[in-house]
Amino acid sequence: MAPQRRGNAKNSDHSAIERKIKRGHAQRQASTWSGLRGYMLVLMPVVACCSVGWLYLSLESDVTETLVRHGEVLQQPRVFGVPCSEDYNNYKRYPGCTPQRCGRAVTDSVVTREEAQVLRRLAERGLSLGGSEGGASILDLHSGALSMGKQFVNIYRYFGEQIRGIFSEEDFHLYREVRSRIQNVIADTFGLDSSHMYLTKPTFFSRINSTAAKTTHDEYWHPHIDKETYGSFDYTSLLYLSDYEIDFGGGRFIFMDADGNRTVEPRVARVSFFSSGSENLHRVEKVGWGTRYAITVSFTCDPAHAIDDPALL
Ligand SMILES: O=C(O)CCC(=O)C(=O)O
Ligand SMILES: [Fe+2]
Repeated sequence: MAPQRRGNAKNSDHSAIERKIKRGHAQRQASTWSGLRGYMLVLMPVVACCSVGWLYLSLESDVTETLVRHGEVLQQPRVFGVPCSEDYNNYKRYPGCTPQRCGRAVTDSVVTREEAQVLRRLAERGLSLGGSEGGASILDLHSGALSMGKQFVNIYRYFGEQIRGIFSEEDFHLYREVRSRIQNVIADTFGLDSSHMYLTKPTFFSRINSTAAKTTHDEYWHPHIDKETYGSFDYTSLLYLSDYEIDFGGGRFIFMDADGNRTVEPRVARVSFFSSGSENLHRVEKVGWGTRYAITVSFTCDPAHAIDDPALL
């Protein structure tokens, strides 16, 4: 049999108790709210303070650490190790070359200022033959690609024999000499056998100014990983041909690490080099004024991607 609900004499007591309970509830709620209001008054400045701190830290992490300042002159490579990414597992491994140790390094003692000035004049002459309508132009002496307006031309085809009046054998000899010294310093720094490293394409002079971009080729400032962008790169090097804050403003090189940015300030004859995988995600800060010249010289471990040094045809 199902239990029956019975009405009894204690009903009125019961509802009194219920009222009391409800009153108690309401009082507790009111005191909870006033307690909360109290907490809020105390917490609000703390929250505001933390938000300002967080904002400060996140803005600060936009440009955190300067690895090498323009005014320093490094007689020895300044080396910063970083763990290698797994990118290299997706490629055939070449003993004596495939990165086992990864990182980045900067040196001012591989190329002289005079040599860099000769290369800069070479870049000026070559790029004056064309140039992008936007802010970023390149000249690739190996393939002959030169920015022209919104596209590229091949200087060897476009200018034919005339090109001999613009570049000399000595210019190309200097390029080879500098390339070979950079190759050796990369090999010494990362413990490689330099005879197992090969120049790879593209290798190019760049000229960047503050003119607004006209095509995506002008958008040099995007974060990227060289191994993804260029495929064959295992080690990237940059030889700077102008001075940060003297020839141009902005234009710092930025490594974008998970815990913040690390910058290299360009300096004439400064060589910056790094393993090309995603351990070295990077970008170039937008150039605000002046003109920035540099050369990208990169190496592969895969002989199939090797190119010869640029030469006058
Ligand atoms: O010019 C630079 O500092 C960097 C250029 C670069 O990231 C590249 O050529 O891939
Ligand atoms: Fe790059």
